[in-house]
Amino acid sequence: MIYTVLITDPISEDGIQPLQLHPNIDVVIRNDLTEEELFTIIPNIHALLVRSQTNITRQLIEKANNLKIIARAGVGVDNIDLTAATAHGILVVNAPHANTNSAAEHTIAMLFSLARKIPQASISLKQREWNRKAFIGVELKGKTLGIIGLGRIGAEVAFRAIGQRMRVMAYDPFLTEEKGEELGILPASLDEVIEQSDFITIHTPLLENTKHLLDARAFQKMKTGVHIINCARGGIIDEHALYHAIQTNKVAGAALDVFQVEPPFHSNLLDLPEVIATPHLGASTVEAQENVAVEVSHDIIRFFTGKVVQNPVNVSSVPKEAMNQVAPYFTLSERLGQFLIHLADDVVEEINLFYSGPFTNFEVGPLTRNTIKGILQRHLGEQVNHVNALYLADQRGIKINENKTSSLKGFTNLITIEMITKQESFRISGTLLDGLGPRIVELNDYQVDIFPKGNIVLIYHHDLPGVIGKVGNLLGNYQINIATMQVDRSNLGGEAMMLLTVDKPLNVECLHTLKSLTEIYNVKTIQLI
Ligand SMILES: NC(=O)C1=CN([C@@H]2O[C@H](COP(=O)(O)OP(=O)(O)OC[C@H]3O[C@@H](n4cnc5c(N)ncnc54)[C@H](O)[C@@H]3O)[C@@H](O)[C@H]2O)C=CC1
Ligand SMILES: O=C(O)C(=O)COP(=O)(O)O
Repeated sequence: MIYTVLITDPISEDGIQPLQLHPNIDVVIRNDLTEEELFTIIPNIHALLVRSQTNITRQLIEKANNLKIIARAGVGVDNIDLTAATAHGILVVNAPHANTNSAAEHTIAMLFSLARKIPQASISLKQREWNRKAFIGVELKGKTLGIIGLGRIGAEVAFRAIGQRMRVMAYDPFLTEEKGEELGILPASLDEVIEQSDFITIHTPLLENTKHLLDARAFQKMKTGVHIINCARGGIIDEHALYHAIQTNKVAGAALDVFQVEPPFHSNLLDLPEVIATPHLGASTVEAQENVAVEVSHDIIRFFTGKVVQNPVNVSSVPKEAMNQVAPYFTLSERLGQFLIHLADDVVEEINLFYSGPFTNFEVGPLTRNTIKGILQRHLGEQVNHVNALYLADQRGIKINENKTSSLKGFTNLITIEMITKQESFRISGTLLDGLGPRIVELNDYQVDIFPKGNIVLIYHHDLPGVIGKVGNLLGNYQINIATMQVDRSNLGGEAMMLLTVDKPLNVECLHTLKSLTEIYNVKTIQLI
């Protein structure tokens, strides 16, 4: 059988040599295709090799009758509809490590360019101007660099910035004190990074909870004269808010490699002299392009020759027999993890899993991996899967303990997850009810009964008359319908908890108003898809 690999983005010719040389692979390079042409050609393609420019939509996947594997020659898979690919049984692989160095170097290049206004000065001189006064810069030495997202690229940037004698602080939900110490940086909260930095650089993926992470409120809290760098993804910064912050001199300059819409020809940010910009060049070096192309080429070959791929994004590698036993508990275990991570305000250090009931007789490893996947995915995105969940947790210093117990508390099966963060601990228990599906039955010391899906609001409040009415009225004012409500309390007049399921998510203003009610001391919103 000959497999056709279609390459639709510019790629290193040297890097795809392994594919070109393979006797069963036919490589078609077409980075000039219109969307229409791509739709025409896709039914005959077995593998698609892309970078960030090709949008792999559900509609395209639905047409791709023979497509078995999509290879992303890079990190971010936000241009691929992963749900549709998974639903159609198409494997997605990427090259998560191969362009880290290039992206980090580009960030450092942006840092220097911003500090010394090199692009602006170069343009000016080429226009035959000799304007030395206009381009007075600032030194990096002694300044604070705030890194948001200390993963592969963030850590490399930190390492280099320390070499420039900068003070480096970072916020990452999985950054421990020990890791900070090891890297020579200061672990901090998001607000501390935002408020104390002279330069802020972003290195998170674009996820539901990182969209507009830097918005008008965040810019308001920053030091006047701060510099912003984004070499991660457009959309993490609210571009309108950034424009306004530059216009009002809050932000002295911004270096942008990525944009909400690419190419950003209609963005007014490009009109500002304080903004320097590159056309998504973070990974565009000879070395990175060769590395990513080699890495995904080998995974495509591994896949077509029946070997295990190295960088799966959406695959489940649970053995069939174990799968049959644990499959009914899959949704429950993942949702418990997803729920818990929404409660954590600081770094997760330990996760303890307790299995009771039928689990004594079978391998619960796949369920543990599923829970950890649910926990990590909130901040690491779709890169987390069953294969790498424990590895990624271990890399972040999270201890995981699996236990089998006999404490069923009246249920026929019970999974309890305990998550210990630096300052708090949380416990959640769930069960699978025969014919009714998964239920959360305990949250910390409160008894509940909730189907773990949709929009959930968790309110910690004082046990006082009128609180329920106030909450109901407030949500009603924002046209938010309450589907279910449960209330439990530790003791009469003491601490109490209200758990609501609502028909749509609370907007920022509604959440803010809810939190400001005097009887309420904490609110968490949880979205389980
Ligand atoms: N401009 C370019 O050409 C390139 C851009 N990238 C982008 O850079 C980004 C980072 O890539 P990697 O470092 O390889 O990923 P990574 O997965 O190693 O690191 C991302 C880090 O962000 C953290 N994070 C998630 N949500 C957060 C939040 N709300 N606040 C703070 N931290 C949060 C995660 O815990 C993780 O440690 C990705 O979006 C990737 O697509 C990557 C390569 C090239
Ligand atoms: O790897 C990534 O996430 C990147 O953003 C690089 O994108 P590119 O492959 O250069 O289109």
